[in-house]
Amino acid sequence: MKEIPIHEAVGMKLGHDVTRIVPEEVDEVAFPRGHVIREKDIPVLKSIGKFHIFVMDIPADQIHEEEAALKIGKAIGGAGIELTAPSEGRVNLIAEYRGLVNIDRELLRQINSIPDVIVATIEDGIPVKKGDRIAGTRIIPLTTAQQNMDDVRKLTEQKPLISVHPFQPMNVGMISTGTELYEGFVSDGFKEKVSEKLSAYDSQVSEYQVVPDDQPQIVSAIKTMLDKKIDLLLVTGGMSVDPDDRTPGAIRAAGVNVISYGVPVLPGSMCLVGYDHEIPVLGLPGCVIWDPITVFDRILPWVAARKRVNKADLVDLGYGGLLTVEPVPGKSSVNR
Ligand SMILES: Nc1nc2c(c(=O)[nH]1)N[C@H]1C(S)=C(S)[C@@H](COP(=O)(O)OP(=O)(O)OC[C@H]3O[C@@H](n4cnc5c(N)ncnc54)[C@H](O)[C@@H]3O)O[C@H]1N2
Ligand code: MOO
Repeated sequence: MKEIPIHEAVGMKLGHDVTRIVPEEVDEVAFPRGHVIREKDIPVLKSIGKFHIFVMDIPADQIHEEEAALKIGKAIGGAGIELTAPSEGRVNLIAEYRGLVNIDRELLRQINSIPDVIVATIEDGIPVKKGDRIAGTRIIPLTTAQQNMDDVRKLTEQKPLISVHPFQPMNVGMISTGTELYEGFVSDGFKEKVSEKLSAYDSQVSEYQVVPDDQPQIVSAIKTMLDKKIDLLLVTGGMSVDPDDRTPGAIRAAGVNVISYGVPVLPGSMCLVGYDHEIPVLGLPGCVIWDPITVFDRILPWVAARKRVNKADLVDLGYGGLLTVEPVPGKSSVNR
């Protein structure tokens, strides 16, 4: 890039977008890259503080900010990601369809350690809608070494940094435990709450049973349910410390492989996560009925995206795991 005083620049091509900002009024590209400077542009450029411009003159071992951002975007974006055209040197990564965003945090660290390169993302493991912005990328100077682009590509050759795993509809088996329900003292508040949350993932309760707080009966209901055609089993209530709370023991006794009883998310810490072969099994504590956002809202999108959950995934939920009612875009508490 060659720096030219503005009064000598007539007839030359701008090497980058020039931005005009008027606080709270305008933030726009006033002159795009490639614009041929005219006499009448000079006072306008001066009024936005441009007394010199860069004209295009890039050495072979360097790359311009717009091509660089596109290259990085292509290298880091996997399934379900589209790129926007560069603007002011920045390319955005957008969700092509609804699903669970998957970001390799260690890879992100490595990419952001490459000179001049920045990639900023939303949080890993949250649901996104079609069209949601998942990441933005650019280089910091106007040009950077081609070598830096090669380094980004090498890091992402084996696996992309960011992808979206589509949600797949689920047939859900549900067992509500509680002698007070079984005997008809209270009606089941879980069914409606759970059905409402499932419908956001085009899924429904297809098998349903109410059982008393009696371990053999819960075990038998779990075994019967797991033989049906279901994609997820939910066992609700009886997850806490009262003598009548039989659910975790019954889930174990039914032969489910328990990944964790207890998840560092509040509300909902007394949740159990396990698997019967491929079928996820969740034990949901009572708070899922009455708290608007709970551990269920964090784990349900994973299950809907067919993510196989391990202990480390659950342990990591503690950071950001104190859930707030107000949805914050890009934050863990969102139930979209
Ligand atoms: N001493 C302690 N008390 C509590 C603890 C604890 O660790 N120590 N944990 C608290 C947490 S956290 C939760 S969450 C709740 C609920 O846990 P449970 O899953 O055991 O819930 P239950 O005891 O079965 O029921 C509590 C309450 O909710 C009603 N309920 C349950 N299921 C249904 C249903 N399907 N429909 C309508 N209502 C339902 C039940 O009748 C009880 O009134 O425990 C805290 N306490
Ligand atoms: O499981 Mo309790 O659910 O921490 O509110």
